[in-house]
Amino acid sequence: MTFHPRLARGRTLPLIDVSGLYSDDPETLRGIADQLGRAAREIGFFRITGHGIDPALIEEAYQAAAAFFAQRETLKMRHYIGANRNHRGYVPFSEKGDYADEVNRNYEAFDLGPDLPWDDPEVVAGLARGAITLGPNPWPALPGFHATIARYFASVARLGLLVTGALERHLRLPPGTLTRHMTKPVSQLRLLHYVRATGPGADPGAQKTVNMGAHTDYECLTLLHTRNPGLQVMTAADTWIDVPVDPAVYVVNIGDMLEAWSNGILRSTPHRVLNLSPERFSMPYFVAANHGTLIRPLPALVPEGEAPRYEPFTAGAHLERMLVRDFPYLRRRRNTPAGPVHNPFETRIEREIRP
Ligand SMILES: NC(=[NH2+])NCCC[C@H](N)C(=O)O
Ligand SMILES: O=C(O)CCC(=O)C(=O)O
Ligand SMILES: [Fe+2]
Repeated sequence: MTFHPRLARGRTLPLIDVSGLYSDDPETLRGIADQLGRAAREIGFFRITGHGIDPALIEEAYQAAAAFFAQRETLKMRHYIGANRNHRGYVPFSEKGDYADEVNRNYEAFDLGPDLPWDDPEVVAGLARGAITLGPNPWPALPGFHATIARYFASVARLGLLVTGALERHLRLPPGTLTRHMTKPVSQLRLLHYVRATGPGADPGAQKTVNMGAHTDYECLTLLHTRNPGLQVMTAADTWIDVPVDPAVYVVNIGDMLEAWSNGILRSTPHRVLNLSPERFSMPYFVAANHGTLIRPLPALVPEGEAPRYEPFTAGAHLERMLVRDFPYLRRRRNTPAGPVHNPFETRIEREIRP
């Protein structure tokens, strides 16, 4: 939300080797934590190597995603996200959110979360509060899909906790200050498949049109793997820079929950996806807090004598409010009138892109 003039000079994203996160040497951990923390404060977007996720598993996950998306629409629609009670499953091309800048939007997705049974106590408690993001995943019957994606989910979730732990360390918070609120989080894995639209009105030659519109991520942080170009990050000067593609790295960005929790020290940075390749696959994993976790600026991070810079909110309420913007089926289900849903973390987007 604040303007950091020093960011305007940055043209590339930091690349940080995090292999030491798997060590328990305090010196090593401190070094990495401070590199991650600096990047998270200054730009809110960075890239990591040495992340410990098996490249063969990443490859298998892409193959499982590609096999799912290659099916006929009627088969995919058996897992339609809008047919499930807990916002999991297939997101068809037609399920378009409210983004005026998506001039050439064309993507489908498969959304998953922690696979908890309906009778899990946290799920039961969440449902009593009206949660729509808790419960089991609808697993397609494709051979290997469940096993591979569940394994990928577990690896990336572990990395998410390690990176969050490092940011705690950087912020000089006692260990567990954030991660103890991530035991049954409303985290999500999205398998994304973008296709550059062709045909009348689709402007097939215009490679720089926007496919996924500018937004911030709603959670604490995002661990994104992609193999195709198109992702762009908004700099502090409100210009866009390209995120380079390297299958050996994860792209990490801070989201709304962590911006508020850190009282604005870490920054939830706007980004978008252009139509640069005919087809594009990516897999963001959104690291969230538990559904009922109250996010409010941690007192230790609010300067003496100053008021906290954010209003408190629960993780589940913020996420679900934004999902209502992104998913027409939820608007229909909840009888939410059409019209823009305001995200207080997107003021720069509202000023620059959707004024
Ligand atoms: N869980 C998230 N952080 N999602 C980001 C939203 C991205 C995208 N605009 C959408 O409509 O799906
Ligand atoms: O596909 C990408 O590279 C980014 C996706 C993204 O920003 C999102 O799903 O929130
Ligand atoms: Fe995003």
